Amino acid sequence: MSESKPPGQAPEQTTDRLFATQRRPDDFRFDASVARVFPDMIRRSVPGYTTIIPMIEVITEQYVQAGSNCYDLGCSLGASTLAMRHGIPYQDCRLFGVDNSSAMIERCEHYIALDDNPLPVTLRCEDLLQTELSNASVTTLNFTLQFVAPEARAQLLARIAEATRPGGVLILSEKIHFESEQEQNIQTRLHHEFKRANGYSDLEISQKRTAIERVLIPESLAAHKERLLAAGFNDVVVWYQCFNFVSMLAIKSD
Ligand SMILES: C[S@@+](CC[C@H](N)C(=O)[O-])C[C@H]1O[C@@H](n2cnc3c(N)ncnc32)[C@H](O)[C@@H]1O
Ligand SMILES: O=C(O)C(=O)C[C@]1(C(=O)O)C=C[C@@H](O)C=C1
Repeated sequence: MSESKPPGQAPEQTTDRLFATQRRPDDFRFDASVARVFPDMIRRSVPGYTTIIPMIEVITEQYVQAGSNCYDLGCSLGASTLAMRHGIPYQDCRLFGVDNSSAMIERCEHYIALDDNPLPVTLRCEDLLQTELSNASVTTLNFTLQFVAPEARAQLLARIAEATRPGGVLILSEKIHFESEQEQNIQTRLHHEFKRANGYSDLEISQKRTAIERVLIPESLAAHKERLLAAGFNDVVVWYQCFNFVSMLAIKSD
């Protein structure tokens, strides 16, 4: 997206070079500098992201119910929110995007306004652990749960399951960890090769790895499935995997 700038001012730099030069090993945060380059960063960092986004539209269309609420928790710039919006055929549905990064929400408003679908979107700049959830048919956590403190995850998922109507779903995409050390090493190497193929240098890959180490906590597929079932969902289906990135569909029975 190009924003209009006063004459003579350089256009905004939207390519992710945040980790290209040596920097202090601070924890990764979704601040203004990340929000500025985020579409480029996530596309070049998450294998399958460019497939998962349009599939969120397809899945939403399958499970959305008339008169229900749909939630995109950790909406960032609204890529997943817009996919959901395009999959909702009912004008009596309400769609909410929630993110606690004001830098993300400010830019998200702009992207939502540029999209011409008529369904209103309500953006909430708040902690998804506190956000009100009710009468839900489709909820999305697209690479967001991994940033929530592990000890808060079970209660959040139970709250989502409780708020979900019979027949409704949670779309959960996550970076995962493998129980076998050998598989963990293979999948990590392949993920890093994906980043290299997308133009990231070894320095960028290693500095980003250090920055996310304490804030992005991946869990195993088995741990995710077990917790989703314990939270109140009746079925969990893996509908996508590329290397160590997975997307699941947790379904509440009719
Ligand atoms: C990887 S991004 C999500 C990408 C987005 N769903 C998409 O499909 O493009 C994770 C987002 O979750 C948000 N986030 C992390 N923890 C949160 C919390 N406790 N409450 C609200 N938002 C949170 C971050 O600010 C960030 O924008
Ligand atoms: O695992 C990595 O190396 C990543 O860069 C992944 C990841 C993510 O999964 O959200 C981490 C932070 C940014 O949001 C973009 C991508």
